Amino acid sequence: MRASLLQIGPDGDEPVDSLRDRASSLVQEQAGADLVILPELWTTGAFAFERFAAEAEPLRGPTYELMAESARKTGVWLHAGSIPERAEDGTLYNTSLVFGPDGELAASYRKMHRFGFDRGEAVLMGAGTELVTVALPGTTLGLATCYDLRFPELFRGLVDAGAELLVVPAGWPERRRAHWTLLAQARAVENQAYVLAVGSAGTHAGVPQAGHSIAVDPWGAVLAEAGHGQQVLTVDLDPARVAATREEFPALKDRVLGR
Ligand SMILES: O=C(O)CCC(=O)C(=O)O
Repeated sequence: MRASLLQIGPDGDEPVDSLRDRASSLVQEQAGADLVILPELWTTGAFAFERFAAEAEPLRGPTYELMAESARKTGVWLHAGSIPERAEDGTLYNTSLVFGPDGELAASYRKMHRFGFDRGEAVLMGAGTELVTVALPGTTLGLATCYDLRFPELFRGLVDAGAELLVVPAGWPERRRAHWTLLAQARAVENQAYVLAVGSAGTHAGVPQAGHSIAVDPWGAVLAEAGHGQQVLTVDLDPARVAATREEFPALKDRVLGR
């Protein structure tokens, strides 16, 4: 299974339409991949708080339409990262969209853990409440977003729901890059699952982004890691390695709590 991690980000005050076109072109360059993944809030930047309300869209808005078409034209599973979603009651959510190769929406996930403590996303957006997994041929994705990476119980819940490939679009800051890499590996090791964590490029609202998208195998080995700028990271995964790792080293069966 081939995955392409598209590490992009807004370039200065780049208009959203230009970003959408850039993302769509990059997706369409990935023909031949099975799964393509974009970062968190790539239409605004994860720290451009004032843009969340201005650029918020309904679930089936312009980003949805273009990404659905991009998935269909390219014939890939597309995790289109997340958008600032405006729900019917006006609440904003940080919502990930996953499309099948037919361009149909396979799943959406509203980020559960909002970042910022008493500011930013934590006060501007609502919290998701649903664990979301997506069945692909040969594997099951578990969806999480950025700050969620710090909450191992979410990932264990996804694994209990059948996830074997944990996908984490993010807008993680450079300042805490060491945590990003460490936590991506930790989530892979403890859950004996693949982790594909896709960071953003550039500087958003004055916050330099870590980039450093990373692919980790179920044993915790780093398969590939990006640098800082816009980059496509392509990795080949063997979904059968998840079951093999869990069988060879059956630590998940030794759980005492939470079963
Ligand atoms: O947890 C962190 O250090 C970064 C989280 C973050 O930037 C986010 O969730 O948007």
